[in-house]
Amino acid sequence: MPASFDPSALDDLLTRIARDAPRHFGEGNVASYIPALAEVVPDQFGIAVCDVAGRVYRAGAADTPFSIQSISKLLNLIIAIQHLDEADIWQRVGREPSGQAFNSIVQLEVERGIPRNPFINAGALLVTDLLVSRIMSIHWVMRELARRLAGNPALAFDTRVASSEMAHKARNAALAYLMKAYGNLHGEVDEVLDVYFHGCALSMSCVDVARAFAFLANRGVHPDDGSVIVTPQQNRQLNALLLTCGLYDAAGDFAWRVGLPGKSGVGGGIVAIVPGQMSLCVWSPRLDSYGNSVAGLRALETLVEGLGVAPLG
Ligand SMILES: NC(=O)CC[C@H](N)C(=O)O
Repeated sequence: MPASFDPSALDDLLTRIARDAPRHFGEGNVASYIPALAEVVPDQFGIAVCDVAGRVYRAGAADTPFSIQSISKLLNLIIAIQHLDEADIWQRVGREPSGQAFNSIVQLEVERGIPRNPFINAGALLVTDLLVSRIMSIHWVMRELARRLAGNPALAFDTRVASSEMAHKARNAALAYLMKAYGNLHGEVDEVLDVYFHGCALSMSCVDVARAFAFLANRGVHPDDGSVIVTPQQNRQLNALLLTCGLYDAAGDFAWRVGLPGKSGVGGGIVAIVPGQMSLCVWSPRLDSYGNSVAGLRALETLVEGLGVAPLG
């Protein structure tokens, strides 16, 4: 953080952003293809920051839990690189931006069942397949990691959301079956989907998410207890992947507007990393056509400008 920036200035900035957020209420729509998500009150906004000393700053509905959805793809990848041989991961999933919608099928056929990256649905399903085949009780490992990273032992799955996704699984099932047909996905499709949907259905607040991913701003070391979550090299690689692929086919626009590694989810949450300084989380349920939070994106633009952070120069 620039020396001129003090904690009370950050509190003021967050308060101002939360106060201005309702200007964007009404823009975009909540995700309705998952019926349980369509029931969320659309016009809500929360924002939280966790710095590399573990200090948390918050405004608006920063403590209200929401469905993390695709932010769970980051958790899954972290578990995979913690537990598996990385060569096994990267021969089955790529590391390139897809330029396609998060749930697109077209590219997956052209590229013979190898998903472009772990942050689109096909890639996350593939990573989940790897986890299911190598780790016992993977649901609980995911929940445990989220609890530990966020320092919140009460974090839970929203089982209504998980069941709703399973009841409307057709598109994700199609992605998984296509990968199975190409011999890239090995497990039972419904088992893989069940684990993937549970990850998406983790309920976390902005404060939980900001705390959980602050280690990505801290060279892989958890700010609270100094534990090593990933190596410095893995940390740099995760941030690189977040910058290039974290917002699907809007990753370029996000890099242009915000200029940080980030990951969004159709629950309306977005996490972003300021390397060496802090993690940021915004949440507001109405989404643009790419599946990214409208008010959340606006808030991140204002926050980055207000903080004067510019890791890309
Ligand atoms: N972009 C997202 O957040 C998508 C996650 C959602 N559970 C899905 O599979 O479609």
